[in-house]
Amino acid sequence: MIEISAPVADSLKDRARVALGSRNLILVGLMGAGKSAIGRMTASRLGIPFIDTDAEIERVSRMTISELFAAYGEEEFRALETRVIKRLLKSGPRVVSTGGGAFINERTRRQIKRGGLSIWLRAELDILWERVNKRDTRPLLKTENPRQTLENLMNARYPVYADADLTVQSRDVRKEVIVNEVLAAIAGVASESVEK
Ligand SMILES: Nc1ncnc2c1ncn2[C@@H]1O[C@H](COP(=O)(O)OP(=O)(O)O)[C@@H](O)[C@H]1O
Ligand SMILES: O=C(O)C1=C[C@@H](OP(=O)(O)O)[C@@H](O)[C@H](O)C1
Ligand SMILES: [Mg+2]
Repeated sequence: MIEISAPVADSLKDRARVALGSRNLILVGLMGAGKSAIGRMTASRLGIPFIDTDAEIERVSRMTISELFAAYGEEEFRALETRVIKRLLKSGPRVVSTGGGAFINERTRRQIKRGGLSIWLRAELDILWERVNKRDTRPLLKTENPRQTLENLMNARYPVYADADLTVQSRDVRKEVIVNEVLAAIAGVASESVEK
């Protein structure tokens, strides 16, 4: 019988899984970068649990992110976010997708740096804007000029996101391509060698 070698994509997943070990993979980056969507798909490829910190915050508070901001303000939301992330990072391996402001908060950033491998999904403004303007679930963008607000956040936050362990460029390609690049970054292989 002829033995067929494992597909390239599978071996990439295996290499990434071995490289991650028992660490958590934590996705950071601006709203619309794809942290929630790409995180979920990456976890499924790796065969490990996925948690989105915003979804977890909504579950424990029984409120939506918008309701939390409206009722208690951003400061309280950040305090809750810090607590939830601290708890989620206690054991691994998991893929943890954070909200865009989590890594900007100094305490939360320290927890993330300690709690696993951080990866910045970086994207250009036009891409982010195209994605986020379709929904009104992001309280920070309820301003007179939300595109400008997003640009301001980008300018303020990009130097901080750059402190993540790894960076992958999120762009206008199929999500599977980005997931492969995330796996390649974890495995420490050049993305050019990744099957698209
Ligand atoms: N590579 C991609 N191509 C097309 N759409 C994407 C891609 N990555 C994410 N999206 C979409 O963009 C929107 C925002 O993604 P989401 O995962 O919620 O971002 P974040 O959690 O970083 O704010 C979602 O509708 C998601 O399906
Ligand atoms: O950038 C931010 O400060 C926020 C990003 C949101 O998550 P996403 O980045 O998943 O949209 C959510 O946590 C909240 O609206 C605040
Ligand atoms: Mg999200």
